[in-house]
Amino acid sequence: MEPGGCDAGPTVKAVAAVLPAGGSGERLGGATPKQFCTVQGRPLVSYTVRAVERVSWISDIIVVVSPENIETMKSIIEKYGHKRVTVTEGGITRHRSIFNGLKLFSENKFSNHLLQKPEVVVIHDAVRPFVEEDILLKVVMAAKEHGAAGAIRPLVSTVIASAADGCLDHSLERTKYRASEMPQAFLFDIIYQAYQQCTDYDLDYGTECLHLALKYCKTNAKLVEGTADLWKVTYKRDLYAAESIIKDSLSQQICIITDVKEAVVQVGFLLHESLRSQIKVETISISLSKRDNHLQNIFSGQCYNFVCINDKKYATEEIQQLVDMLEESNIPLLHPVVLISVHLNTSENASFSIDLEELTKMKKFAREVKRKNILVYGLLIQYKTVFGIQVTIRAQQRDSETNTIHVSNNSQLLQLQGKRNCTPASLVLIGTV
Ligand SMILES: Nc1ccn([C@@H]2O[C@H](COP(=O)(O)OP(=O)(O)OP(=O)(O)O)[C@@H](O)[C@H]2O)c(=O)n1
Ligand SMILES: O=P(O)(O)OC[C@@H](O)[C@@H](O)[C@@H](O)CO
Repeated sequence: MEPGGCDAGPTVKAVAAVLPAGGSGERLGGATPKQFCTVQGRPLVSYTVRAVERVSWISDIIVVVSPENIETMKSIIEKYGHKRVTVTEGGITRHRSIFNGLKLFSENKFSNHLLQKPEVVVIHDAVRPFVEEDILLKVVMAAKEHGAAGAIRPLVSTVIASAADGCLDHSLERTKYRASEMPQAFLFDIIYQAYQQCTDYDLDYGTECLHLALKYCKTNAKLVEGTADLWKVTYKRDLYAAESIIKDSLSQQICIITDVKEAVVQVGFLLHESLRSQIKVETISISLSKRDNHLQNIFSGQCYNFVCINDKKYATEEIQQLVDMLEESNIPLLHPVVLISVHLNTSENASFSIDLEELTKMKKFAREVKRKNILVYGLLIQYKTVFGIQVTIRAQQRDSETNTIHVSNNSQLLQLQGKRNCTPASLVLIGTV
């Protein structure tokens, strides 16, 4: 579908992205290039690829890596289920790597990787993992209008020039200057023609794609204010900062799994509403099937909190299936995974008819999986279809041994202790039924 139809995509024929990932990361130090350093068990480049592939209107993603890392990159794509990604060989400098990435789209009769030439191409460093759709859309729309566009940020330090003797020659008025960040976007023909005209000096010493568009295509890029999290991982401290940001985000998402359609609409909406300022809720209505790519992608996205909603009593089998799928997806379980099995009981009789045998089975199962760093909680929710009444659910007691929770309809926040070292995944089940 041409982007810009019903979704919020740009009114652009086709958009592609080139992610330069061919550097050696000298300033970070260490044997592993920084883009392949793992953060929470996952290579940094995979976070950037996932951020870009989440943008549905970006049709192709080219990751440019050094020759010796081609196979490593391909295995990362395979392991984390990345889609629409093509790997190509980088060059000895960043500009040469970017140029190689662009060549895959050119009408080059020798290239056997011809992909649809995009109208607009995004260029984004693979070591800038915190890129969001919003800024990508802004630079693409600006590039469509101006020919080129790039994200900028206020300078943190003042820029100075030193004289030959190593002393201060002059300083620049900081308010008049900005730091050039990524993503950047270009009409493909403009940036490709600019690269084709580059001198070796440009390719070997240049650091600014916007400059090439100006120098060779007389195109003044539109500058787009970016957010603070567009920074580039350059030094070791940047990797530590990226780790803490990623760690925090991992504890801030919940995946809701159910095949009870109306339930997911109700609970999914209500969870979004009640939690949206605190936690990212990914709601899917799904029957647990091993072949489901969506669920596999959520696993590989390292989601650690799952709410399984069913109207069957004690869906231990479903939870067992989810545990099996989690284990088979071999995502690094760096933190306890929280599985909450929610049983919606709409039977008329108000009392909880708890089947002790089933409950014992659930407790035994919870004890077993706890050894695998998976915490299973059970929620029994009795609700009547009374419209317009805000029904809030309360944790009445929690069996600390197996985290089984019985609830009744009073109001209290269900504070479920999530993963150690992370913000507790708090869960509020509020039902307007
Ligand atoms: N020959 C190169 C050099 C850099 N890059 C990529 O360009 C981005 C930004 O470059 P930079 O931060 O300078 O990365 P490195 O060159 O790896 O870092 P250093 O200068 O510290 O070695 C990174 O994603 C890097 O992998 C590239 O694709 N090809
Ligand atoms: O200069 P480095 O190779 O560290 O990184 C490239 C950066 O210069 C570049 O990403 C932005 O400044 C925008 O062009």
